[in-house]
Amino acid sequence: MAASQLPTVIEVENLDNRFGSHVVHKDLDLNLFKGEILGVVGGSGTGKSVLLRSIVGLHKPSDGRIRVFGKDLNELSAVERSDTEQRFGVLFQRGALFTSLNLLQNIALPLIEHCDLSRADAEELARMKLALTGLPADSALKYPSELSGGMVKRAALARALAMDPEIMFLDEPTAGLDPIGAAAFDKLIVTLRDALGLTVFLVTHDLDTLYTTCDRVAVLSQKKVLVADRIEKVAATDDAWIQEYCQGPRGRAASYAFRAHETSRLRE
Ligand SMILES: Nc1ncnc2c1ncn2[C@@H]1O[C@H](COP(=O)(O)OP(=O)(O)OP(=O)(O)O)[C@@H](O)[C@H]1O
Repeated sequence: MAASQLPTVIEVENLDNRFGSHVVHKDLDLNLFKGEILGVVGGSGTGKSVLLRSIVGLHKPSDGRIRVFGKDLNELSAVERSDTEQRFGVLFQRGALFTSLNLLQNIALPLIEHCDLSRADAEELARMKLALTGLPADSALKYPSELSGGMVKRAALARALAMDPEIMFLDEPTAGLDPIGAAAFDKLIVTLRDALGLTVFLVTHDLDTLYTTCDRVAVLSQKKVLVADRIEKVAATDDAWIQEYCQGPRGRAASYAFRAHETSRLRE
């Protein structure tokens, strides 16, 4: 089914974001559809993180409207806002696990804080989340400093999943991972989306991720979303940044690898 035929879970309309005289977004529109993985790309400083932060309520936009699950964020009471935010899982660029807590304690923390669970119940659930993200059971008692970069990302993802979110926001989740680790993480995101019915808003620079993982790709350029469509359509868009990004050596390699993979999959 085309993404646009699915229910809309987030609608961003005429969004403006300014910092002093620096205009980051002007009349930005974007929809996120239930169950899709939307990749958000754009040059450095085009406002991908500011957009993510505006939607999850960490940044108050200068103007415009953001509707989440059909409700305007500006019109929510504090309680409604908190309820809405609990339907979000967020994985920030730097993972942000507490270094003084082991993985189990890190993942159990939001459950103890927000769900009033006993420590034993929260840790039981935390073990399940760890397993969901492909981490071995014996990693539960390890501290973040004892883990590889890929494992830290998975643990941070497990924590973001702790409260069974409906929408997962990921800010450059594969940054800093080697290509094999990045590909495995991409696969995990698709598996979790399929298994849990998640909707995913994924900020990335990784062209392989766009081809292998995203149902649609939104390009931020000229202070707005220039295009939001399937990657093949985006790559054909007549825009200097998009052409340089998608048709440069890395973009061509990602497109070629994807097409080769699809061809062999269809032959099987
Ligand atoms: N709190 C803030 N105060 C002032 N300027 C800010 C603030 N947050 C973001 N900006 C500016 O807004 C612009 C967009 O920032 P943002 O981090 O969203 O970019 P980005 O597209 O995510 O970039 P990158 O790909 O490099 O991570 C940047 O110029 C940044 O300096």
